[in-house]
Amino acid sequence: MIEKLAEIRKKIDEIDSQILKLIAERNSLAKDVAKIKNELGIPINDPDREKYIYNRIRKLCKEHNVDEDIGIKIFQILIEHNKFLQKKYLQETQHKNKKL
Ligand SMILES: C=C(O[C@@H]1C=C(C(=O)O)C=C[C@H]1O)C(=O)O
Repeated sequence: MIEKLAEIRKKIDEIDSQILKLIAERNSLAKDVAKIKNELGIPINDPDREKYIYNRIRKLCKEHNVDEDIGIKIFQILIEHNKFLQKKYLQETQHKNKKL
């Protein structure tokens, strides 16, 4: 029984590692998005795109039998963090450009 618990926990640890890698990959795209938006002169915040993502997440939650509220909460955190990273990146590049 205790061995079975250890085996399940090993699987959970592996899944957690995968989730974290994917979060890092999602976060790493923030710079690229921020650069393009800055060049196009459009805002970081895009409520229409967020609406699309939340609807898609709701659908995926249903398909995979994941609680919708949990799915939405997770993506709210990821999206807010992505916007924070975009703002941080733009502030840093603007700061660097001022120094030049
Ligand atoms: C990444 C983007 O910027 C913001 C962050 C989003 C996200 O993390 O998915 C979605 C919409 C925008 O508010 C984007 O516009 O695609």
